[in-house]
Parts: sequence; structure tokens; C-alpha cells
Amino acid sequence: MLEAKMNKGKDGDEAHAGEGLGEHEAPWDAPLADGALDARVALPGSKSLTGRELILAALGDGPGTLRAPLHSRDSALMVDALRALGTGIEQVPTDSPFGPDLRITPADELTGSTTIACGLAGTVMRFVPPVAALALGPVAFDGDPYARKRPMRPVLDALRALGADIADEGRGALPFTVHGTGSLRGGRVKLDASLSSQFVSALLLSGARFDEGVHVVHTGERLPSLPHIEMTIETLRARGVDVESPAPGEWVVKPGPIRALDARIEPDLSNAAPFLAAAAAVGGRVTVPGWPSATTQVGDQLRTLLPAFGADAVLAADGSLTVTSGGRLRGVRLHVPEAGELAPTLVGLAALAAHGTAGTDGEASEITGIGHIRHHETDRIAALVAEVNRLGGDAVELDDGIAVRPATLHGGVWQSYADHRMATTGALVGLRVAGVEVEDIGCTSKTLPQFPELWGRMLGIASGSGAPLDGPGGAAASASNPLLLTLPQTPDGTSWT
Ligand SMILES: O=C(O)C1=C[C@@H](OP(=O)(O)O)[C@@H](O)[C@H](O)C1
Ligand SMILES: C=C(OP(=O)(O)O)C(=O)O
Repeated sequence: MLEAKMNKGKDGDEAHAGEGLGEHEAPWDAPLADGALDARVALPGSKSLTGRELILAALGDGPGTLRAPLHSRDSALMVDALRALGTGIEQVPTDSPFGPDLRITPADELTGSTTIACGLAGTVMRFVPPVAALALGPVAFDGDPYARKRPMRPVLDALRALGADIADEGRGALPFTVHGTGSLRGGRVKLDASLSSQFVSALLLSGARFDEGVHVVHTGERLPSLPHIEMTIETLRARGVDVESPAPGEWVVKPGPIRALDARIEPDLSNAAPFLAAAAAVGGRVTVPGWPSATTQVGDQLRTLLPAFGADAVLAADGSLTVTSGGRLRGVRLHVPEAGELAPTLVGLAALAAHGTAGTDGEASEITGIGHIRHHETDRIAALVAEVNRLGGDAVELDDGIAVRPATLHGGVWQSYADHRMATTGALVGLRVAGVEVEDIGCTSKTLPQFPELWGRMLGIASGSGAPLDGPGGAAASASNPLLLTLPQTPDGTSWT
């Protein structure tokens, strides 16, 4: 099972491009937009919320339900991981086009003596080891070839300092084995989270189940993706956990029960990014329904980030976010340490702004504060620069960001590096540049298996029933839309959950 879910690519930086799940498939022809957009695109649940609620439900004090969870490769890996540790997770059928709800029954005692496949999911490789420390017996973790390059040392060392026994042969990365003893002392621990906020979230999520709780002190100079830590705190508080931040970069979780809950998952606002950006790039309007009025999701910042490029964003009283634009993109100077997850989309828009849109000259952009995205699914700074330049662009790597100077783009094969957000950025660029082909569009299954279908329907060109995108409830809520009712297969042919 562990083997079956691994990507089969080679393990090397250069070889990383093209090693995704669909490495042997022909590249996907990115559709060119042939006019202003007018689309309504409903999206499935948030990856980050689904992952957190699964962990907290597994550690909860009774059975609970996740409504409208994400079903994707990352969420399936999280479900498999928690099941391997003894958690009961059952599907509850609904009429949602995005898949069933989940009923979670915590294990009486978490059990080890198992293996966990992390795929390329940061949330699985960081959030599950503290849970494994609470299980009885060894738990071996591994992942895709590139996952072995993603940093783990701060969270492994912190767990050791809190009492865990972890064997990683000094790698500070996958593969490693957590020798769980059924409990963890916990207490105060220093940790440098400048490479990923997930190190902090990992300890906070399980911290209430440690004997002494957990007190995390961040020691690095910068702390990226703060909204994701706020999300962790909010999901803990919703389950009655006592969590405080007594000072910036410091968090205390008191030991105690994690309350079982019926949790409803918000749509994934970061996955909304390429769709809303499409309206900015092409012109016209794209609406995403179900936008929460208050949220910790960083995707909510699209409401201010897309206007920087010249688009308008309006959140209506009915909870739908509409982005409209005349199709002219302005160059931007954005410093977005909180929003690294949105950076690929922003760089895609910057590349189109530099290409020149709506008959105007190209404009330069600089997007900074995102050095940590070198440690995401791939080195996103290097990958974005390489792919923009492959199409004739003029992008350069900065220490903590990317500058894009005016240059006319042309078609070519956009490499995805097994990175869902690289793939969706290639699709975005392809809306305005003829002849862009995206290698391994299938890697979008990491968080949005329906991406190609939803993208096609946004443009009014997908096969299927032809249900109107702006019909009641949006495309994804249309019962006559068979595309969206069928989740693609996982790499090993099992169901996503
Ligand atoms: O906690 C989470 O769910 C996430 C935190 C962020 O990670 P980094 O802090 O590594 O950027 C984000 O980019 C990632 O997509 C999801
Ligand atoms: C960085 C990301 O994912 P992960 O959870 O694997 O870190 C992402 O989805 O942009």
C-alpha cells in the first residue's frame, strides 16, 4: 500500500520536473480563452481545514462528523494515516457532487506497528508524527521522492525534546520512524519555524493530548503563513481546547480533552485562486459561491490581492465572491509572507502582466516575502522562474521572491514538478498565451481532482452535460453534471477515502 501511493519519479533536483503522477501521460493543452468569462465555480472543501479536523476528530473524546470535507490525494493520505493508527473513518453518503461526509470514531488506544505514506503532503508528514508518538508501537513514515527533501528536522527535534523516540538516521527528513509509547510528556519546547508554519501547527494540534500540554516558542527571525497557525488555534478552540498565544511567536496548549464535533468544512479559498485570477487575466467575471464571511483561510486575501492587479472583487451578502475585470493586468509590488500558498497564482498573473494584456505594454512586478516556498511541493521560486522563462518570459529569482520584467510569452510545455499549484499556474498562463501545454495536469489531484473539468466548464468548453456554469448553486451543485460526480481514481486505483 505504501509503495502503491508513491510517485515513481527519480530522486534528484533536475529530474524532479516531470516526475508527477501522470508523468507518462501526454501534456494537457491549456485552453486559450476566446472572450470575456462569465462563470460561477463552486469548489470543494479546504485541504487545510479537512486535514486539521481529521486530526482533531481522531484525537477527540467521542465520534464526530466532517461535513463537506475535501476528497483529494492529500485528504485520502490523511484518512489512511489515521486509519492506520486505529481511527474509524466511515463515509456518509450525501448529495454533494464533491463526495461523502466522513464519520470519525477515535480509537480507544492509538496503535502503532504500521507504515504511513505521506505522498507529497506537508500536512500529513508534519501533523501525523505527533499523533504517532501517542500510539503504541513503531510507526514508519515515508513519501514521494521530493517529499524526502521537505524539511522535518525542527518538528522531529521538538518531538524528541518533548519525550518522543524518533529514528531518522540524522536525516531530519523522511523516511523516519516514530517509536510511540502510548503517551508523550510534552511541556515547553523551542523550535525554528521559519521554513514552515506547519511545524508549529503540528505540535499545537496534538498538544492537548500530551501529559503536560505543549508550550511552543518560535526562535527564528521570520514566521511564514501566520493565518495557518491562526486556523490551527481556531479549530482547537472550537473543540474546547485551551490555547493561548502569550507573546508573538509563542503558543500554549493546556492538556485536556479535545471535544468531538460536527464540523463543516469551508470551500478551499486557495484553490479558488486560479479561477478568480482567470477573471483578472482574461476579463469578464468569475463567481465562487460559499465564500465564508469570516475565515482564517489565507485565500480570503484574494479579495485584496487581485485588485492590486487591476481587478475588482466583491463579496456579496449571499456569500459569493465575484471578481470582475476589463482584462488589463497591472504590474504589482507585493510582499506576501502570509500568503505563500497563493504565490504561484500571483506569479502567473505577474507573468501575464509582463506579457501585456488588452493591447497594452507589459508591466514589471515583484513578489517578495515568499522565500519559504522553496520548501513547498517543489522549490517554487526556481520552478516558477524556470517555467515563465521557458515560455519566453523574463523572471528572476530574488532571495525571498521573484521579479518579472516585461517580455512577450510564447507557447511551450509548462512543467508541473508534481506540484498542483505549478500545474494550475500553467493553466492560468495558457488562458492568454496560445500553445501552452501543461505537463502532468493530473497532479492537481493533490487538492483538487476536478481541476481540469472545472477549468473547462469555467471556459464553457468541457465535455459533459453542458449544464450552465451560472445556474442555481453553480456548476458544481448541478446534479446533471456527471463530470463532477465522479472523482478520478487514486494512483493505486483505490477510492480517495
Ligand atoms: O498548515 C497548513 O495547512 C498549511 C500551511 C502552509 O504551509 P507553510 O507554512 O509551509 O507555507 C501552507 O502553505 C500549506 O499549503 C498548508
Ligand atoms: C504548500 C502546500 O502544500 P503542503 O500542505 O503540502 O505544504 C500547498 O498546498 O500550496
